[in-house]
Amino acid sequence: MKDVSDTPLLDTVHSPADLKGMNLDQLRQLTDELRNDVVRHVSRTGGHLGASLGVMELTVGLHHVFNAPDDKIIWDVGHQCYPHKVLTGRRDQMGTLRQDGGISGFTKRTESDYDPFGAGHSSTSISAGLGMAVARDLKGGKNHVIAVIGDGSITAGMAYEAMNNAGALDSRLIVILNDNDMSIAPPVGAMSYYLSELLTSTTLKSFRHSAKDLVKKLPGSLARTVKDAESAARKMVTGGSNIFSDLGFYYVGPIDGHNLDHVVSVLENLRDDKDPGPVLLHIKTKKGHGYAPAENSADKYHGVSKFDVVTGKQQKTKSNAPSYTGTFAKALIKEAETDEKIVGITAAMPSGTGLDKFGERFPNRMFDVGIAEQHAVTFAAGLAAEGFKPFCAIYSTFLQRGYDQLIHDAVLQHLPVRFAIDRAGLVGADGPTHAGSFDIAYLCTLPDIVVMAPSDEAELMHMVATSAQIDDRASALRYPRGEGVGVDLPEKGTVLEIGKGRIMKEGGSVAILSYGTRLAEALLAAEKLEALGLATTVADARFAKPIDRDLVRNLANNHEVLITVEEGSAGGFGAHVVQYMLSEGLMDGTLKVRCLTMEDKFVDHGNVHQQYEAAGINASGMVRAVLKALGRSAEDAQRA
Ligand SMILES: Cc1ncc(C[n+]2csc(CCOP(=O)(O)OP(=O)(O)O)c2C)c(N)n1
Ligand SMILES: CC(=O)[C@@H](O)[C@H](O)COP(=O)(O)O
Ligand SMILES: [Mg+2]
Repeated sequence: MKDVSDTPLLDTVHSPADLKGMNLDQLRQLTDELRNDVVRHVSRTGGHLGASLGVMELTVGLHHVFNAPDDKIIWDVGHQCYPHKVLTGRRDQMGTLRQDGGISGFTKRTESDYDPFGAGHSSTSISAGLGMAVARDLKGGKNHVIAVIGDGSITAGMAYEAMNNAGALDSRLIVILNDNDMSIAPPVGAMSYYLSELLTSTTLKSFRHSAKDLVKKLPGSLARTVKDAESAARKMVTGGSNIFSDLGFYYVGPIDGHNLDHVVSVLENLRDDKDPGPVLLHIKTKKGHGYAPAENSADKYHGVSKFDVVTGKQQKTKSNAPSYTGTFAKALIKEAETDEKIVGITAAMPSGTGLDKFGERFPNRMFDVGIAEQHAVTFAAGLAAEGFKPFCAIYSTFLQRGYDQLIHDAVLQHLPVRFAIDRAGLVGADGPTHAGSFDIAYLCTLPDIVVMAPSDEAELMHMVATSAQIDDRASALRYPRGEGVGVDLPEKGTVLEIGKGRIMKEGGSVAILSYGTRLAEALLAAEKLEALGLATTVADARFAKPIDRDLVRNLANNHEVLITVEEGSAGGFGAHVVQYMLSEGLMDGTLKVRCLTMEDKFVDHGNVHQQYEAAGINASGMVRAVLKALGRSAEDAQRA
């Protein structure tokens, strides 16, 4: 980090209006202070640091030149918005970043007028920006709309759908491509090569004039019509046409995104240029810029836990239990050693899904398709159609993007794509955009799919082995973020009987039927209930589809209370159990049934254990539910 002058300019900034009168020297000082400030804050909270460090100059430039919140600045993904938050009145709250009751790690409409569009998932900014630009035109407004999108995020199909639309409209939209040659991992795919080529084939430019101004300097013969002039200008600033200009964008760049003078002067030109139609400014930046530990790390400090500012050393999590992600990778590698048809697919999350490990072992059988979940699913379906065994490892929340592909291309055609759904359940600090809340519900409604969830890491290994053997239809297994329970792991998973759960302990009065990793909490709840005189059966459902009908019938017929519990939204496992029981008349008698699921709301960022506590899907929540169902006293419930 750089030393900055003794008088902190940042202390004088309460809103972007305070940047307006600053000269370039002051803006440079402010940028250095901002960088230090963000590093200090994130060192205490953890969060997405690398991307924010890379857009310090851009953020200062944007807020100096444009007039937010009237001008709309949309940050794609939103993980690079920390300096934007500091400059837009949220500096005092940075200590609460991503924590319970604090500010979000992403942009959020309800948090600030300066966040015109919320994000968390990638590649939405151009579409949202175009919508806002068209809305402005329909309303006769004059404000600017600026979408900032990264080189990773621009690999997604949605970005091209938006550019295809924008390029055919006259709406003025400024897209800034923040090209740092990084996604979370190094970027992949032809677009990444293309952007590198574009950078190496042209020199970085310092535009004092817009392309239009440059045209004015051209000989009359070159600037025959406005269209000719524009296209000539484009060629001058890019050294030829490129994919963006061919799509109808006025391409400007590439410029050095860390040279504040250049950033400011180009942004001023874009602000003052009144031509209709979309513009794309290509800036070259470095992820992690200006903080050595970030610059020198492999992931450029994409996401960090709390760390020491001087050394950059990050705090470790305390548990020694393997993570579910790590166990999944281990299990898949084990299966793939004896089954050459197994291939792994990730949509730009190799380390997050553990497929980086699989790729190290089987480089030719691992495919990182970029931020392209829809394509990942249909690509997997194609592989399955040709007899391969694709494991499509995608976070629950990102698989939402590929839902139609999952139904139409995989499940409907009985193509045996294996969905390994990571980050299933609540995720803590990333909040509602990243919580894996809905996959049980959205999968169990589909015919002819096997849906399962392990209760611990060993079960996860068995389910990977089971999935590998399901050749006649699609299957899915889900597991949460973080460490497992620490059970002994087998060398290799054992194939499970499809649709069969297991009784973990027999009781008599209360039954808890758990789906997924809440099982440990269910066993804890059983101990507490037994201390209150209620003999409790605990069962591990293993499968949400097909459900174990014999098991459900047994639990329903032999207990007074039946509780289902899952780490997912309403409409999932419990709903299917109840529907089955209703259809069989198992609820016609005195049995009391309760389904414990996540609450019917988007759960804000915070501590994951508190999130589970608030949702009542931990041991004490289960005990409370049982006592309430039995009409036991408030004191009993309290004691639980
Ligand atoms: C739909 C979706 N898939 C995956 C992710 C996970 N993700 C978050 S940031 C990121 C990389 C983004 O790269 P880029 O846009 O270049 O931004 P940078 O971090 O380099 O600034 C990925 C894959 C996501 N947020 N949304
Ligand atoms: C911004 C983004 O989408 C990812 O960086 C995500 O936050 C990763 O989550 P995990 O930390 O659970 O891998
Ligand atoms: Mg990038």
